[in-house]
Amino acid sequence: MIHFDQVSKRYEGGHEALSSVSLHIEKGEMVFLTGHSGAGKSTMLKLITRIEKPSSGQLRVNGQLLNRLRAYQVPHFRRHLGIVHQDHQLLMDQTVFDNVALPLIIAGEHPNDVTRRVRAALDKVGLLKREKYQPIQLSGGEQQRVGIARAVVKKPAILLADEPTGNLDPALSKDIMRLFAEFNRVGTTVLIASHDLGLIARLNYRVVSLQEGRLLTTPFSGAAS
Ligand SMILES: Nc1ncnc2c1ncn2[C@@H]1O[C@H](COP(=O)(O)OP(=O)(O)OP(=O)(O)O)[C@@H](O)[C@H]1O
Repeated sequence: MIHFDQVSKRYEGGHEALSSVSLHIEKGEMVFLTGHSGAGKSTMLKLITRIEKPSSGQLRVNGQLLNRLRAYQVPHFRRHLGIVHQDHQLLMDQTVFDNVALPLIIAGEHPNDVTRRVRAALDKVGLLKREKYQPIQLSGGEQQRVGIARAVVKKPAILLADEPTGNLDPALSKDIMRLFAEFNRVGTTVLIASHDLGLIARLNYRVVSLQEGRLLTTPFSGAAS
């Protein structure tokens, strides 16, 4: 599903953020990506979402070779990705419903489908009763769950999260990870960048670690430490 083959990334004017990274994540896997600040976690996610391009190596995501993807193909490619940010990036002057509906409206979905799918997504994250609220009226954990509902509303094949529990206390972090596990259980491939090693250690998923742009663990599933 996500295949990095000897991928390197050098930012303009910067040093090499990723050095010859090979990582294979199969369909239906849930994987944690760890590493110190600056190790290259966000860079890997930015390459997968095609915000950045590899400097060298091959990257294939959801069957698409990203090296060859043209700018006009990027929006279509991204339809299969759901992205959760640390700071959730919700529109604070819009309701919960409207925030979650946004990806469907951008995709030109019929209003009846929008309502049905937004409610289904809010139900999954336990916020159906909050659809008319504005994000400011919600707790940090609830705001993050709205961000997750928005990420999954289009039923993406791949769910990506960059430090999704960075601003949450341990109990709420556990709840959020449980939610990701539920989406994984129904077939979504999940990749979560996190430096919350204590939390990750208690969950039984594959962990891959980056150190100064290099992958420390095996590129394939099944044999990870
Ligand atoms: N747009 C950019 N231009 C230049 N250098 C960058 C850019 N983005 C990231 N870097 C550099 O690339 C390296 C990897 O950064 P990256 O954000 O991927 O790390 P990270 O592991 O996600 O860190 P954090 O946990 O702090 O978010 C760092 O040295 C960073 O300074």
